[in-house]
Amino acid sequence: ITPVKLTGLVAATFTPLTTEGEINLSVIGPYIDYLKEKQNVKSVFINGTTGEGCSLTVDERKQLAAAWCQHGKGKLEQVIVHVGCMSIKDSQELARHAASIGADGIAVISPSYFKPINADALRLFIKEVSAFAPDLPMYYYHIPSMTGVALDAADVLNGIEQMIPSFQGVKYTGTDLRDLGQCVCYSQSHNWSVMFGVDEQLLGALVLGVHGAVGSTYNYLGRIVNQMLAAFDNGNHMQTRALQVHPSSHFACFDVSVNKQVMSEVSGLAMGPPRLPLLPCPVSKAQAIAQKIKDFSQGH
Ligand SMILES: CC(=O)N[C@@H]([C@@H](O)[C@H](O)[C@H](O)CO)[C@@H](O)CC(=O)C(=O)O
Repeated sequence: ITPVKLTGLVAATFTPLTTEGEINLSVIGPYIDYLKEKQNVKSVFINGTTGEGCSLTVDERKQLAAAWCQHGKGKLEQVIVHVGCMSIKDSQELARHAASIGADGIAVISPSYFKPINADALRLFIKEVSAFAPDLPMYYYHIPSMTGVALDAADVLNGIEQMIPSFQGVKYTGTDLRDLGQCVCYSQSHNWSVMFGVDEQLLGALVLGVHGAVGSTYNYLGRIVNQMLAAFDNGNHMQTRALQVHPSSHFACFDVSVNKQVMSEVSGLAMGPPRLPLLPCPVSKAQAIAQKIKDFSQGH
């Protein structure tokens, strides 16, 4: 089966928790409706950085993935499940589980405690995870700011198609535009997707030819950024710049705990607190940011 190419805006979703800190699956149905109806965002990337995936247990991650796939059926275009863990065994188990629940793809970060010493080691790791879900599109999730693994993503991609037939691209959360450009170039000949993950710099990545974006701010700025993508496609550079620079410089660039509270304030959905070691963000701080987002959104 030829996989459907991942393009456009993908929300890197938050993981709703109760005030007691347990996963709150009851929010996922309304969350999907909110993304579709209010933000025009039709695909999700779950259990990633924004979703605090590495702070969740394997069992919690499975429950979340199952809920997203079940509620997303017929509503979402793609549910991509992040399966990266410190232990390859856990990642393999999550990959196999993602395949069993009908996910549309999986992604992995590099392990970050024991780090791969070179691109060969990382390719091997990705291959051995992919082997547990051989029919699912696999994406390499490049995020050196979090993993500390600063290998060029283009080196990781080089030759990977010979090892992993299901490989479909990279989610690039980095600011090295030279490396990003190499990834786009290499991906073209394989029809892979390069999805950008630094929301406040998306315009630079669009110019280099990325196929879409995965990010946290599309949870609440998706409608605006969709306008930006349309303006870019129409060659309207003035509008594209205004839609990138204004919202990004005012609202973006904050960490997951602030982001999560902002999402609760803007959407009205109860995302709950982050999990330790992240600390909850003061509500007044999130409300002030949410107000700016609402004011800007009303004018567009
Ligand atoms: C480091 C980080 O969390 N980056 C975010 C961005 O969306 C980021 O929140 C945004 O650019 C604001 O700085 C995403 O790349 C992460 C992401 O897609 C994920 O949750 O997996």
